[in-house]
Amino acid sequence: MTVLEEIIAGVREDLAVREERTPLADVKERAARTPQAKDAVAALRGTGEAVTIIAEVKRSSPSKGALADIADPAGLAGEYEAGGASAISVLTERRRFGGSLEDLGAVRAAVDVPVLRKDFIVTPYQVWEARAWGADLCLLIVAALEQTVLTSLVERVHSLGMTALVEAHDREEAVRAVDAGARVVGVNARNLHTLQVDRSVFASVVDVIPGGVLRVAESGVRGPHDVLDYARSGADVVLVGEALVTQGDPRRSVADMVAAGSHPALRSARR
Ligand SMILES: O=C(O)c1ccccc1NCC(=O)[C@H](O)[C@H](O)COP(=O)(O)O
Repeated sequence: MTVLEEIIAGVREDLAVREERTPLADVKERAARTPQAKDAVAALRGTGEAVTIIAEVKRSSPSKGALADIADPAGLAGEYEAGGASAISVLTERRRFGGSLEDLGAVRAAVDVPVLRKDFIVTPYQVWEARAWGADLCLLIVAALEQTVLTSLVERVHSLGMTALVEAHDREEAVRAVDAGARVVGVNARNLHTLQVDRSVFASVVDVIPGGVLRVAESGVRGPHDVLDYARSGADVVLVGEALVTQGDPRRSVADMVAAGSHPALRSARR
């Protein structure tokens, strides 16, 4: 079994318990009472001149184990927002990342910027859950989904007013993401087989993502210099997790990355 298959097996077990406890009709009823999703594409595009930042609430990971004891995910998200993050990513997977839908709901209630449900979504039930807990964006991982399922999940996400962030790990997957109707495509530098991070993957994939589709560079950012490198390679958005939860001052860390993404040298290149 690959790491991804192992994670998804656990996700499916937890999902079966939730589906038993809360029928889809109840989740839909909660979703109907949830305020409309925010326009994540507009938020992530920003002025179009600067690279924007998605800051992630990440307690632990398969590659590193425990990262940070995050007792107050809403407070952390507030710090990210104050630092200038354009969206907040909340890992909701429980077994390997220590997250939950409660974290998602708490973050949604605490910030004004769009919120991403970052999980291993394989069924429409999870998309409805995301909406019911206030998500504006949903992550869909190409490697986890057959093309017909991916396309129907993208449609479901969009039909509920949310935005799909469709994640690829190579050129072929990026083409599949675009074919599935993604308006936002992420390229994740973390290899799902080895868990090694190779930031150069983004540059080798980005040209297959057409203009008009937002390009998100995910994983491996250690500081502002990596944001600048991703920006120079063509990223519109950079998603950062570990570096923000392990450094002492999350607001300052985000602000430094936002400043790097707004570097004057990038501005003319992005016009
Ligand atoms: O982070 C992991 O170890 C991981 C392992 C297997 C699947 C997904 C994984 N991470 C999810 C993410 O995509 C990252 O949390 C996100 O891109 C931020 O990455 P980083 O800034 O390197 O923490």
